[in-house]
Amino acid sequence: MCFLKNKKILITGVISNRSIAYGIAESCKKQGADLAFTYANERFKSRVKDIAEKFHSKICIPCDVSDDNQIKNLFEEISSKWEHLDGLVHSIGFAPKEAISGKFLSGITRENFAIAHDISVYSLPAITKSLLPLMSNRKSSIITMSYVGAEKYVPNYNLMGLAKASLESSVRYLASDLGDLNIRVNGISSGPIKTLAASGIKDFSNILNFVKDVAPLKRNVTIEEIGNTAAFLLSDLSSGITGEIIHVDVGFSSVVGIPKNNNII
Ligand SMILES: NC(=O)c1ccc[n+]([C@@H]2O[C@H](COP(=O)([O-])OP(=O)(O)OC[C@H]3O[C@@H](n4cnc5c(N)ncnc54)[C@H](O)[C@@H]3O)[C@@H](O)[C@H]2O)c1
Ligand SMILES: Cc1c(CN(C)C(=O)CCc2cnc3c(c2)CCC(=O)N3)oc2ccccc12
Repeated sequence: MCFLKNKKILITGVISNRSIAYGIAESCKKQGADLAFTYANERFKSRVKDIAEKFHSKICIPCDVSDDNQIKNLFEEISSKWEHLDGLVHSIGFAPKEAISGKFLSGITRENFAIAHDISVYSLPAITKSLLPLMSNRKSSIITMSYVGAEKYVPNYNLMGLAKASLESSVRYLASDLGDLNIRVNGISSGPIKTLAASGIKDFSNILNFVKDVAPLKRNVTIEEIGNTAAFLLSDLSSGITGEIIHVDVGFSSVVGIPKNNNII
């Protein structure tokens, strides 16, 4: 079966073959989609172009989401190649380093707060607004990436937790705004995965091991598993789902933290 046959999907956030967006591209390709990619700046152009070619895509568009002109230009670029857009994958998150380690209060500054929310949250409605004419009344689907740190305290996640909480709320507000244009908007709350964005995080391996100890499936989630859920949310199989955040985290967020040996007392 090809659940995304002939669907045209724009994928942001691919920077390596370990990116969550890379796993999403793989699943969407397997389900028959045509793909287009964005890259954050010239430094990444050649590597994203190489990845795009792997997915038989010739559409690679610069889009640093801190630049309104580049977000606006997305519409020009996409509409010059495709008449419409069936899917949008938002897989972008960033906060200044000092805001995602140590004490929450020590990393909070007005500037850090603005940067984290600008890049990790505002970018979703901004890109949606730019591409809306291409997505309206086509049963299009938009997905974004979140993390359990939006809902509960996760040591060091700090300012990104606030940003993800705002991002998850934007999913619900976008879903209501766009329902009458037959556009669905959902989020995937992924378990921790060793990607480039994760590589700079202190003791990331402790986080991965903690999930392995307490999550029901006693392992970590993979970008392939995130990709499969993304393909489902981008396809008509999920036609009744919008404004939803689906946890794809091997059950981690469903437990209070039961140790491996199950000897609770
Ligand atoms: N890795 C995890 O453990 C994990 C878990 C849950 C959610 N997430 C979220 O998944 C998404 C993808 O992250 P990832 O883990 O695949 O890491 P990644 O480093 O592979 O991807 C992050 C992407 O964000 C892009 N980006 C950063 N600043 C940008 C800007 N100004 N303009 C445009 N793009 C910009 C980078 O270019 C990169 O492609 C992020 O939203 C992240 O918060 C990650
Ligand atoms: C999990 C987990 C992640 C992965 N994840 C869910 C993320 O959302 C990563 C987001 C992220 C945002 N901004 C930056 C970085 C990563 C590293 C490089 C940088 O300078 N800024 O990040 C954490 C940070 C602290 C604690 C846990 C985690």
